[in-house]
Amino acid sequence: MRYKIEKKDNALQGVITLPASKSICNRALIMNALSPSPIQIENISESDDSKVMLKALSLDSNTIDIGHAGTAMRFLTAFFSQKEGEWILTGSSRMKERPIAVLVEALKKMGAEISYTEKEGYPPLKIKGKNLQGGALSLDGSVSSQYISAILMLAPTLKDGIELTLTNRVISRSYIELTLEMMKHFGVESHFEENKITITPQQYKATEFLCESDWTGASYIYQIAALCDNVDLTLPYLFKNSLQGDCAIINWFEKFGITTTETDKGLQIKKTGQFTEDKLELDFILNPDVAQTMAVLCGILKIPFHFSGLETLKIKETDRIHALQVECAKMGMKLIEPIEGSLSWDGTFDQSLKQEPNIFDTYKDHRMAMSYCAVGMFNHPIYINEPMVVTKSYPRFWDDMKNAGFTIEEVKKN
Ligand SMILES: O=C(O)C1=C[C@@H](OP(=O)(O)O)[C@@H](O)[C@H](O)C1
Ligand SMILES: C=C(OP(=O)(O)O)C(=O)O
Repeated sequence: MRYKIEKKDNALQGVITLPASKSICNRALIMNALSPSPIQIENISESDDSKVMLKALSLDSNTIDIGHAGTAMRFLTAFFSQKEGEWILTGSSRMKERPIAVLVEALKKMGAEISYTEKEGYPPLKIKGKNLQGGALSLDGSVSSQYISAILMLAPTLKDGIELTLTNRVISRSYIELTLEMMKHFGVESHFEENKITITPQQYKATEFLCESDWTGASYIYQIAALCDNVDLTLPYLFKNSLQGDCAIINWFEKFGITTTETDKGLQIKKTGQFTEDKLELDFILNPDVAQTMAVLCGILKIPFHFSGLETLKIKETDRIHALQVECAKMGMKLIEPIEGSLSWDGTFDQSLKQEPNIFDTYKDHRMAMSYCAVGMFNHPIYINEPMVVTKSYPRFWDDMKNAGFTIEEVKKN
């Protein structure tokens, strides 16, 4: 499938209701399933990743295919390690390439029975659920914070609780903090100091919970706002003081002239200026999911950049460093990776690399499709292949883009 995309005006007005955050929903669903009496969760995300989590937790089958959902794969590995029965956790072909050994080995040290059914260190997993002991454990914090969140959410139900020491450089720490904050909301206290997290045995307590809108999804709206002149948009259920680390983009986009104000209808964004600096330097160590949004924005606005903290991008839905390099080259941009975990662009365009018209591939990665949509405001029209990958986190993305003034039409691939 291919979409032809263009936007010829430079206005962004009205209301866009973003989906609920899949990170928040999938945590709430796990905590709900671990609590003695279920909680009231409102505004569950309609994303594929939350749908697979809901289905898995309905326990209607012992073989669970979580598709592309990293959070579901990691959180459920810990969850089923303690759930009586035999379980097979599998996923998409990409999921079978995303490492899980750090989590599996840690759970095994706590007494879990888990084996790899295909490739050592990767899903699918065969899990025999049983009561786990917990206790002192150390874990590499440099690969994925989802392993840590998975263990933390299980921790209060373990016989000895957990005393977890994180080794190496801890990435995506904002997501660990999100986990602990949500656990607190559900009645579980924890102690996080330097690289040590302690959680004693406790019970989750049922309490109402509203899943906030998704700040990562909001990055695509802010990106378009930064490219428009006439902006007055309301984003309901999104909060400045959010549990989600990606609310950091409020400050990032101030440099692009976007102001964010809290109103009783949601956040209101307006455009009051332009980017005036020579270069954009950003560290994505807490916010890896918004790297694509910012790289494409800089390309459109011809802003040279140096991005760091991208160490984990190669093991996400696709190798996002490679995907960005290939797709930005179609706009004439040569992105270089000066050292592992960083990406730079000098602000020049190489005509020999340029592809006209721009036909962007999406690599089964929702964030590739959503990040490149905005290019349709300048080199219009552009084309995006396999656009429905967006359902992983933002199923109504294309409808919202139509409301944002984009013309979107399905066309034949020739
Ligand atoms: O815990 C979470 O909800 C997430 C953690 C991050 O992954 P890593 O910890 O693997 O960077 C992030 O990229 C992902 O989209 C969601
Ligand atoms: C990396 C992502 O998701 P996950 O790791 O949960 O599949 C993402 O949504 O950008």
